Amino acid sequence: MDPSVQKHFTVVDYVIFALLLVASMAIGLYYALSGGRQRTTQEFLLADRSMSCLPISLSLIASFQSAVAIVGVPAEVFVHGTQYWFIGCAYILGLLIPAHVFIPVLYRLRLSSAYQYLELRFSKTVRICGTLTFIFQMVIYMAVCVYTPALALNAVTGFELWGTVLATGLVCTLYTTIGGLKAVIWTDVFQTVVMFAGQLAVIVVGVQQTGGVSEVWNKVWEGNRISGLNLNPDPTERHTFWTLGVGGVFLMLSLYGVNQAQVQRYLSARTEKEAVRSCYMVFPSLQLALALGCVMGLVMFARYFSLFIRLVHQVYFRPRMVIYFVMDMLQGLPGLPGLFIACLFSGALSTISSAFNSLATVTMEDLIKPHCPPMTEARATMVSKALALSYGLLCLAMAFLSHLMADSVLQVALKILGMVGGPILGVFCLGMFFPWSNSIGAVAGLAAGLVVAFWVGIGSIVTRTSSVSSLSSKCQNVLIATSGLKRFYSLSYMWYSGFSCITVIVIGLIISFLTGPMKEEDVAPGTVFPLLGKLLWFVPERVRKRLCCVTPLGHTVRNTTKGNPFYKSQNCFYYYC
Ligand SMILES: CC(C)(CO)[C@@H](O)C(=O)NCCC(=O)O
Ligand code: NA
Repeated sequence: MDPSVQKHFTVVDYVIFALLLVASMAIGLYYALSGGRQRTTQEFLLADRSMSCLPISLSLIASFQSAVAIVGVPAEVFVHGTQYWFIGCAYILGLLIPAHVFIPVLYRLRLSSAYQYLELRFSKTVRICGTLTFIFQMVIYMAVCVYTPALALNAVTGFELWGTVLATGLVCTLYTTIGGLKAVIWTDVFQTVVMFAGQLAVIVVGVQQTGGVSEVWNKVWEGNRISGLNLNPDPTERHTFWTLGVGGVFLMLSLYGVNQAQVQRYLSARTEKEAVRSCYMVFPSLQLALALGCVMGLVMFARYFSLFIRLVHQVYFRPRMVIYFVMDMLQGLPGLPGLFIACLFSGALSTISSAFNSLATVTMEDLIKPHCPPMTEARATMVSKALALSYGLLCLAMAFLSHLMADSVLQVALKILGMVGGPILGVFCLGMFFPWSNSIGAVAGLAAGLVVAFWVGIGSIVTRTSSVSSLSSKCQNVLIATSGLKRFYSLSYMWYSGFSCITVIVIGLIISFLTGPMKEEDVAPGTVFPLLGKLLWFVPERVRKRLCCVTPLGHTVRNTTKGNPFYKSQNCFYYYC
């Protein structure tokens, strides 16, 4: 195999790829013309709160499973072995906690946006800070997601790079804009199936070409790809059980607990029970997705190990490796290259459509509605559609910046999600679990969390580049002086969310106690989860009450509106009703 030779698509491949786009458009069109025809924000942004658990659960996986993971996980396993697989351990707590802590609190408040919670619990300022942080996170993440499959396709088949970016972005923008959240969820279901099918096809073909399962096993065993449990406690070691299984829980919580894209799906559920059930159903599907990725990496290793040795030093080759190998395996099997490309694009489409819709929601609910004069429902829906469209176009613009990326795409995506998602998770935890925390503490904590996350994140990029480029003696003195900092910068990126989340909580609590902690009776009812109360179940109730941590969920203690206009009209969802 010579990677400089471009692979060719047959007609069948083009047809399969086109079918993906056409089917997605058709689903969008169906929801534009059926049901309430997307004429209310309730339908456009929350699917009329009528969804059942199966589509929600498939849609939940699709949101953060993009071409980045489809290409990145096999590459990771190929190069470093199966250690990454242990992130599957993080899925247990990473889904149980959202199901039994975050969903009950957020669902019972009948929110439209997760950030409404922050206003109910703290203040308008905290809500706006949370919203802006989320927008920042998703815009960058989206850009990586739309760029990755386009780059891969361009490298291997010679498809025009920016043409592909534009086509994906436009198709997705269109069906998201006309079909609303119902279209987003149902296209996610369809695209998740395509994603699984594409990966499965590659695995089956790869195993066959290598000469059967036992042959694959022998090769990966000899090649030392099967990793045992690495229990090294060093937080700077990239992948260990602790970074993946414990650091990963924070990553999962920031994605499945408080990220608007996911919270919006929980809120669109018919009942709270359906929302919890959908979260449970994510577990097996997410394990399947992870297993498919890891096994694909192993099969590729068995089949291409000798080639890899020769090519791995060519820097340009690494990010495109998976696509080259897959396309090489699937050559001469008409339709399969098309299916795999459809699989990559399914990953991208289902992620950016969730992003567009959730971004439109938060911009509408958190930035526009509270600060503009009341709008008619028709106008609000128009504005939401315009927002979905604008975010689509912004994503295209941002994709051009992804051009500058040097790291492995999986690492880049997980870094972004951790650096920005961790601090947001921190603010929600501060509000839900610590009744004493106040609004000033929340803002200061969020700011501190973001600063620390970006400090270590950017530091890691800078030190790596400088240590590669030069090591003159003058430079070495400086390096020794800063070796403490260097250690800090080499923190495993799997800890970014946990580290920044805990920073938010610690700083938030310190500032809250310095500026006057909240009293329990001043906290809006239903916004605190009695975590300490539940953890300290063995302590007598009187003492637990003293610790002010036993406010029953959803129980109206007292109508403490404290001039919070939202809270008064909470039952009718909107300010102006
Ligand atoms: C979010 C996790 C870690 C869950 O396994 C995984 O889906 C992942 O690595 N995602 C990377 C980001 C992406 O695929 O766009
Ligand atoms: Na996706």
